[in-house]
Amino acid sequence: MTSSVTYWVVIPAAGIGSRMRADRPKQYLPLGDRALIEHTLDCFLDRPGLKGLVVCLSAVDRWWDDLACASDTRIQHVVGGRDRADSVLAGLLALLQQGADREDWVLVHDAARPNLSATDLHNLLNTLADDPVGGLLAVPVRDTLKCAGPDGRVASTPDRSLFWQAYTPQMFRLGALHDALFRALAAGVSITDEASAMEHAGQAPRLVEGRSDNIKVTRPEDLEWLARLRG
Ligand SMILES: Nc1ccn([C@@H]2O[C@H](COP(=O)(O)OP(=O)(O)OP(=O)(O)O)[C@@H](O)[C@H]2O)c(=O)n1
Ligand SMILES: C[C@](O)(CO)[C@H](O)COP(=O)(O)O
Repeated sequence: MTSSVTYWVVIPAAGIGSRMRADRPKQYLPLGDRALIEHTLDCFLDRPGLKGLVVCLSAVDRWWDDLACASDTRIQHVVGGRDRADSVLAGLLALLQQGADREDWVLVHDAARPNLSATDLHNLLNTLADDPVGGLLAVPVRDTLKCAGPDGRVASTPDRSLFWQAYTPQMFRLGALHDALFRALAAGVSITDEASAMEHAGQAPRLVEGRSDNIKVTRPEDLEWLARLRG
């Protein structure tokens, strides 16, 4: 399984993981015998086409330097920002300032998603290699959805066939994503993923169906489930 596409990877890892209620940021919690973020980085480090990785860290991060991968020359780190979008923007800007081409592909992938499969990465790269916009891994919603009213009761049940859950990696051209994200944040738009910045710029990212076990570790039960899944 090979792909001729070359790409940069930006890993937002500057969060505090407040919903995990743990003693450290969730990206540094153990999964098996290594930190969660090390599993995430492994999803890219030995794959063909990688130009380099940028990890976006908190200004007060005190765990990164203790990881073996911190000395990997393919990985650089930058200081992230207040929100995830700010951290991603810092990573994109670092690549541009180092001379990366605006037309290079960049994949943005949450540090909190350590279970990305090689097949999903391959499918994303190959599906979008010639796409005029880019896109994202996503999973069609399988449960019935409810819109909640202010009273905490069901207000409506939307047609779930129209809904997908956005995952990562999300894959766009470096210059276009930087500009779209910069402009959206400057306009005060709430941006929770890269695709929404591109949408704000008038683009329609492509949905690439992926595995639902490429989960984002957000709450304690997510890590418990992953630990059982991976043995
Ligand atoms: N200012 C921030 C906030 C989040 N992230 C990263 O974005 C990813 C997805 O964000 P989320 O799951 O919300 O992580 P946290 O913000 O750490 O979690 P919480 O909202 O529970 O605090 C994570 O890898 C997180 O480290 C980041 O780089 N910079
Ligand atoms: C980018 C993302 O993982 C796509 O689902 C999600 O938007 C991140 O949200 P978070 O609240 O920053 O975890």
